[in-house]
Amino acid sequence: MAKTGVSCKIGPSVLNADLAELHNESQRLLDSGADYLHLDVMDGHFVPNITFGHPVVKCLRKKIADAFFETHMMVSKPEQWIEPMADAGVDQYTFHVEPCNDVPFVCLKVREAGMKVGLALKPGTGVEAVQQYIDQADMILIMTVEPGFGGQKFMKDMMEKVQWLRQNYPDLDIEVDGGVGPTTIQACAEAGANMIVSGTAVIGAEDPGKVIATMRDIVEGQIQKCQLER
Ligand SMILES: O=C(CO)[C@H](O)[C@H](O)COP(=O)(O)O
Repeated sequence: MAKTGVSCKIGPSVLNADLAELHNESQRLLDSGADYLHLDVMDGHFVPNITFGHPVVKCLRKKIADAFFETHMMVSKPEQWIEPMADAGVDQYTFHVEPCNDVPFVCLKVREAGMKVGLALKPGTGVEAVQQYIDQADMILIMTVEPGFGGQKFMKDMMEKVQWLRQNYPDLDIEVDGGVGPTTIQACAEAGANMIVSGTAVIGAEDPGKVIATMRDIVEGQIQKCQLER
């Protein structure tokens, strides 16, 4: 990993949780040491799956007042859901650049609505697609599976993108999402990811706290190593 000033944050994805128990499952993850919740919003168009939208997020916010909510917007029209998500109490609006006709405009609107901006890339999209917008974003999400479903195999070749971003943007928040867990976290940490989304590996664990702590140790260790070299 190149020198960096960022910190490690672990954000479990509730995608494969029992969604009928969304509040309890989310609270369990936060009590297990999660730094934020990664909420996967799918519209059945941009990806071949449907999860939940702003009404559900709003209900969850009423139950959980103080946690940081990131919505990962796997939707065809990211501009359509900015206001409803802000109203639902979302802290960070992460949207895909692929279906977006005017990325700077959407970034501006997200910020005006009071949320942080995340820009997401599918596995087939190169970093050049976001390079010109990085100064308008708080975070870049590198997908390490094809978006749409949890429980898929981690794509290690995506680490080239993470590495390139970290080398060129030492203080940028870089998130990885898809197939991330104790067996793949080392590769993410070495490449320079500091925001870690993990679904199945955390949700399915007997002790989610232990999985979160293991991943945190590895990422923090790598960040410290790089800061010492700085
Ligand atoms: O965005 C996603 C899928 O589109 C999920 O956040 C991601 O796949 C997390 O689940 P897992 O860790 O099980 O892969």
